[in-house]
Amino acid sequence: MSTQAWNYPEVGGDLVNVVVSEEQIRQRLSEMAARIDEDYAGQEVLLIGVLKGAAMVMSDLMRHLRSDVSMDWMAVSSYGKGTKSSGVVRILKDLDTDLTGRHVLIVEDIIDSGLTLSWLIENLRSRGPASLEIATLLRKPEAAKVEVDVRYLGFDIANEFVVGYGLDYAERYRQLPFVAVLAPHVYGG
Ligand SMILES: O=P(O)(O)OC[C@H]1O[C@H](OP(=O)(O)OP(=O)(O)O)[C@H](O)[C@@H]1O
Ligand code: HPA
Repeated sequence: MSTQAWNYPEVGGDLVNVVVSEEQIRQRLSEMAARIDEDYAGQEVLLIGVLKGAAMVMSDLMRHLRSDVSMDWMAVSSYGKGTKSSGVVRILKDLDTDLTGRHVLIVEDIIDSGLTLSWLIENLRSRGPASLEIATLLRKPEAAKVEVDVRYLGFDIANEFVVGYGLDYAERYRQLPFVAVLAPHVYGG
């Protein structure tokens, strides 16, 4: 286990290995932000964060942006307490913003099966945005059940259940500043 986990004695033993370090995240988000700034130059962009997992990505990505941005949040859930998507996406909190004519960028922590985002894209597209793109820190290509077109990607990772940097298992581990594989014994895998 990476030395970073030693700082988390309460949960470090539940982790197998770090897949993306704090430094790698910082570096990649700043590169993604530079591309977003370039692409949206002169336009106002509405960032839509998908709660709760995207909370850290959103706040750290935003810090790097120089564009004219505003922010809104949607809460959806398809995982509940497990490690597999139920495939049924529920809106727990809807947007406060009218999307008509807006340039919208969805900000996600992870695309796993792709079910959440493919559902969300369809839902948001029906609200009439001028454009709709996706930024995600992580993607698991081997887990895809539906293909999702990602404009800004942080890292492709292996098909293992990960936690940290916003990602949880049963609401735990979100606070870790890195992304790590969760030991299967934690979830009985
Ligand atoms: O590609 P998928 O297989 O659909 O998985 C991705 C989704 O799963 C997680 O959310 P979750 O439903 O666990 O809610 P949370 O963000 O509140 O943890 C994550 O934040 C994504 O929104
Ligand atoms: O690997 C994962 N970890 C935590 N939450 C998730 N939601 C989809 N995939 C994951």
